[in-house]
Amino acid sequence: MDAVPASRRVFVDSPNVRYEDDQIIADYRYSANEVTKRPNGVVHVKPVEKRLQIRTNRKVNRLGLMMVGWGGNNGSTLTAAIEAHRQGITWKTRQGLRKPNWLGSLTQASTVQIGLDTTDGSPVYVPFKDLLPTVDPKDIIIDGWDISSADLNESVRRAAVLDVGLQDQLEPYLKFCKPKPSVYKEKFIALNQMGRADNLIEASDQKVLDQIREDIRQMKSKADTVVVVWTANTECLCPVLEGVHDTADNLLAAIANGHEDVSPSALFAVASILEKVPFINGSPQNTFVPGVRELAQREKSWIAGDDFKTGQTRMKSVLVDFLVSCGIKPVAIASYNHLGNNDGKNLSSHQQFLAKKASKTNVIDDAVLSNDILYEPGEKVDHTVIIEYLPYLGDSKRAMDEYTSEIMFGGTNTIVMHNVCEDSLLAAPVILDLAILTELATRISFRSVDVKDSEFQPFTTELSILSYMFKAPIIQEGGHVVNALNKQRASILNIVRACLGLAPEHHMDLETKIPPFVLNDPNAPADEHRKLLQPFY
Ligand SMILES: NC(=O)c1ccc[n+]([C@@H]2O[C@H](COP(=O)([O-])OP(=O)(O)OC[C@H]3O[C@@H](n4cnc5c(N)ncnc54)[C@H](O)[C@@H]3O)[C@@H](O)[C@H]2O)c1
Ligand SMILES: O=P([O-])([O-])O[C@@H]1[C@@H](O)[C@H](O)[C@@H](O)[C@H](O)[C@@H]1O
Repeated sequence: MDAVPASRRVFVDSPNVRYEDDQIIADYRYSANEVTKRPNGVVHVKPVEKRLQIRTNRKVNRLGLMMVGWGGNNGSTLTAAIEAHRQGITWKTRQGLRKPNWLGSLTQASTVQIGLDTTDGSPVYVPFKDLLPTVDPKDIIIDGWDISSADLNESVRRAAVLDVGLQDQLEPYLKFCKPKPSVYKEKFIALNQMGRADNLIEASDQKVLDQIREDIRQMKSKADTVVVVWTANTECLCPVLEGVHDTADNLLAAIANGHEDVSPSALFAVASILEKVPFINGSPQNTFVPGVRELAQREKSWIAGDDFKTGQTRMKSVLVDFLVSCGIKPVAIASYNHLGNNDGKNLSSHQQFLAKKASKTNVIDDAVLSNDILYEPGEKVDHTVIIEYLPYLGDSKRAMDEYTSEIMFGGTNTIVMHNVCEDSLLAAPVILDLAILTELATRISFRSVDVKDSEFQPFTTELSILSYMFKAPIIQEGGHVVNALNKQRASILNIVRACLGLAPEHHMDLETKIPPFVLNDPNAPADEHRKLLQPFY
């Protein structure tokens, strides 16, 4: 098995798929329903089918991941995890010998049901990463910026997330990783962060922008694809000012004139866009002001965000969707969490907390909107979100949630949850997935077969295929936000399946529900589709 590279372990034997040396071309029928709500109350549904060709470049690019806030808990934990895998480090704990793993990563630790086994009808699951060629985490080149000058060895020790036995073995590799200087503007992150700001580019915004672009260009000289991820502190929400943030040109002029209301995260976004490298916002602030979005569209550069979805909110985006899909009506949700890491310290400042509160609150909106039997137009769930900072707990995040729902005949159903986990050990695999899936997305393009001379087109500017990883996904204009985790997962998986000419996962399993002769032609030659595909391997 090991002799076969991961990207060649799944082979689709179909006239609709062509494996060429450098690309996979799939002929795909995209089925959708066009719906019109008629004034008489009738919902008119018209199934339509669009014929597409989907092209995936097979050559995986050498990926350079640049993190803003590299020396923070998330950035240092991810860097340490990649290095631990690269060096094959094992370490002892009270529980025994440990080795690195990627638990929590969709791309590295989850599987996909690909179909039913022809011999016994059992479901066959394959690792997600075996479907299409994707970057091996060990091959990622990492770099980044931080306002703190601590090297990554110091950062990992400061974060106190990983076992000391692992920290000690990583020291020879991490002590040479030094974050590049960054920009610090007092009005955007909490004042309590000032103490670590000793690694700064002390220059005008324009010069800062130029320096960030130069840093990205340096990474471009080593990597084919560069992805920039903001995993720095949560900024307060930025006022969207007319003449400053509203258009791409105004924003560029505001940077040139050193306008104080251009946030550090917007500077990083603009630099990435101008360098045409994807920029991902892992925090909740409104980095993507209209001017940034217009610039990204104009430059045909990708952006994605906002705010990694890792713990309490991820659970909420499953639970509320589940309740509402069952026809149960959530009416009051109280979410409280306390933690003691530097992120918690920053969020103990009210303005920064408000940004986080917004992204943690809106996550139930799509579920509520999906069911007008339960909710009147405009009706809201009573929903409160509180975060407290308890330094002693460090990176351990404690979340307590109470979901109260109405059930039949005036009954109520109250679910209480207590969730304890290391904040950064949840976030690191999510950042890894974002980097890997972004690189994959840059290699996928679509063309219409129905439209004459149509050319292959990449994903649009807002990479909403990545919504699974965000609390508050940004989407292209005219689209609709999906927060429900399982729908977001299905979206990624079904697009990947489409790249291989496979239908979406429908879970109908008719093979087990109707008489076998309805599906199987008794006269078909046996085992035709089970031939070994030697030339492929
Ligand atoms: N851990 C999670 O589960 C999770 C989930 C969702 C979102 N987030 C967000 O991810 C971000 C990082 O979380 P963390 O736990 O690593 O926080 P952290 O405080 O440990 O790390 C943030 C780092 O950013 C640096 N920084 C601040 N401003 C900067 C700037 N302008 N340029 C460069 N560096 C800067 C800080 O010095 C620090 O090292 C936070 O905004 C947090 O809200 C985390
Ligand atoms: O993903 P999640 O657990 O809902 O949200 C988390 C918050 O609860 C936590 O307080 C914060 O520090 C993290 O950055 C993250 O945003």
